[in-house]
Amino acid sequence: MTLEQAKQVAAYRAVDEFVTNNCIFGVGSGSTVVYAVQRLAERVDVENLKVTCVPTSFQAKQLIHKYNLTLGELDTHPNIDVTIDGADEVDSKMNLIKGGGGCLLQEKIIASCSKKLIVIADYTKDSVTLGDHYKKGIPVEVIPMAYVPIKNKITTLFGGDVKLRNAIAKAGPVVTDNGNFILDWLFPNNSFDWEEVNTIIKLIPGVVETGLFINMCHKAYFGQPEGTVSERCAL
Ligand SMILES: O=C[C@H](O)[C@H](O)[C@H](O)COP(=O)(O)O
Repeated sequence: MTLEQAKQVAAYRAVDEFVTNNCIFGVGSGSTVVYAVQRLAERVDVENLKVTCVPTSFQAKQLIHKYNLTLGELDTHPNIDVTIDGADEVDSKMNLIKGGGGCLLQEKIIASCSKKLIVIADYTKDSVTLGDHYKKGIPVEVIPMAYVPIKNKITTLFGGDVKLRNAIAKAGPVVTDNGNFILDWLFPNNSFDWEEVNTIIKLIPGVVETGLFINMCHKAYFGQPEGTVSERCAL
C-alpha cells in the first residue's frame, strides 16, 4: 500500500464515522484532506446528506467548490460540529504540528470553533514526541515586517534555528492566505513543554499563530502500510 492509499483509508474512516446529516463541517487543508472531501462528496450524493462546509484555507474552499458541496463561513456558521484535518505530526499526547503546507492560522481558528477536531494522516505522522519524524520544525505565521526580530527572539528564548520559509514556484518567501510569512523553528531537542512554548511564542509581538495545536485534537486516524487504520483518542 502506498502512502497515498494510507492517507485515503484514514480519511474515509474519519468521514464515515463523524459526518452526519445536517452537520456543519470544517474542511481542513493539505493532501490528506483531499480524500476526505472526495468521500464526503460521495456520501452527500449517495445518502442525500445536507452538510455545510466551512473551509480552513483557499485550497479547502476550492475543494468545496470542485465537489459542488455547500460552502459556509464563520459569519453564518460560527459553531462547527466537526472538523477533519491533516497534520504533519501527532505525538502520544495528541499534540500536533501543523502548517507544513502553510495553512495553520485559519485551521486553528476553525478548530477552535469546532466541537471536535479529527486528524487524518498516514502512519509516518504518528510519533511519541514531536520531532521524532517531522524534521522541518514548528511553523510560525508572522507579520512580514517583524520576521527578523521574531526569528531572533525565538532562538534567544529556546535555541535551535529559525528559517524564513521560501516559496518553490516564486522568488522569495511563502506568503500565506492571510498575507503573512512563515518561519520554521528547528527546535534543538524534543524535551520542551509544548503548551508553554506555544504560549510564549504567541506573546511575541508580530506572531500571528503557531503550528502547535495543543489540547485541540479529539481523535486521530492513521492509515497503516497494510491498509488498516489505527486510532488514538485524547485522554
Ligand atoms: O499547512 C498545512 C496543514 O496544516 C496540513 O493539514 C498539514 O501540513 C498536513 O498536510 P498533508 O495532509 O498534506 O500531510
